[in-house]
Amino acid sequence: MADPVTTENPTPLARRGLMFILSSPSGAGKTTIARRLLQSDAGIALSVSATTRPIRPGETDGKDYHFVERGEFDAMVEDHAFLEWAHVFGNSYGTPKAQIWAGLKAGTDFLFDIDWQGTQQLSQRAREDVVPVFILPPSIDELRRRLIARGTDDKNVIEARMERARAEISHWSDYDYVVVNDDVDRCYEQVRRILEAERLRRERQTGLVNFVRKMTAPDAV
Ligand SMILES: Nc1nc2c(ncn2[C@@H]2O[C@H](COP(=O)(O)OP(=O)(O)O)[C@@H](O)[C@H]2O)c(=O)[nH]1
Ligand SMILES: Nc1ncnc2c1ncn2[C@@H]1O[C@H](COP(=O)(O)OP(=O)(O)O)[C@@H](O)[C@H]1O
Repeated sequence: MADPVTTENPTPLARRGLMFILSSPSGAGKTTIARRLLQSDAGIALSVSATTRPIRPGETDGKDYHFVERGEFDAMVEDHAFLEWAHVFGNSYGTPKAQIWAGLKAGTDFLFDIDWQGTQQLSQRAREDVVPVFILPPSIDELRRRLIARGTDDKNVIEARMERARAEISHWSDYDYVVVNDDVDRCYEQVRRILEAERLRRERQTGLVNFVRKMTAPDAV
């Protein structure tokens, strides 16, 4: 698939990658938006988390998550193999370090589907690389409807997720961008534009110094 940045910009400049974080209360639609971004933009790769939660129908090990046993997860924590990790809904989730730093340096953007705890940890470690985006549902009632319609959780789990949703939403103001997912096409378009604009931030375009130097060199005119 063509890289949209190179398609739109015939003079691609060297650029440091960014960490594009999507957080939301469970059911607000971040997985839906994330999948669309990954399908349509070859310049961004998913940061695949490790988790102890059981695999859901439709998920693929190694693609959606690395599904690991508790012992393996704890050993990764011991080995400092995670950039960040947290307990969510009685399970553990963590971002493996491997490849992220090298990828960023090489200009790969990474998409993170992580909660507010992970966002805080990544922001503390690498604020300038992080682009935190929070997705809100249009209402609490609609959030419940989506969780039921998704059909992946039983009634008790849905109630636990609803309980936790209020706590997750309370962190909305830690995020640089907040998007309401009422209409999924509009929400996706807004998220895509945030990514596009953030890629153009001066400090990420590491090739600019040489580009401008060459353009303005006395013998270039
Ligand atoms: N801190 C942190 N949170 C994660 C990570 N991976 C997933 N999460 C969060 O864990 C929560 C539960 O994820 P999941 O079990 O896939 O259910 P979902 O809420 O339906 O997306 C979501 O808020 C995710 O954003 C991770 O590596 N680190
Ligand atoms: N704007 C929307 N309108 C209606 N349903 C939506 C919308 N966005 C997502 N959904 C549906 O809501 C459910 C939860 O979305 P999902 O992406 O799994 O949320 P999350 O990853 O935040 O838990 C899914 O069944 C999804 O198809």
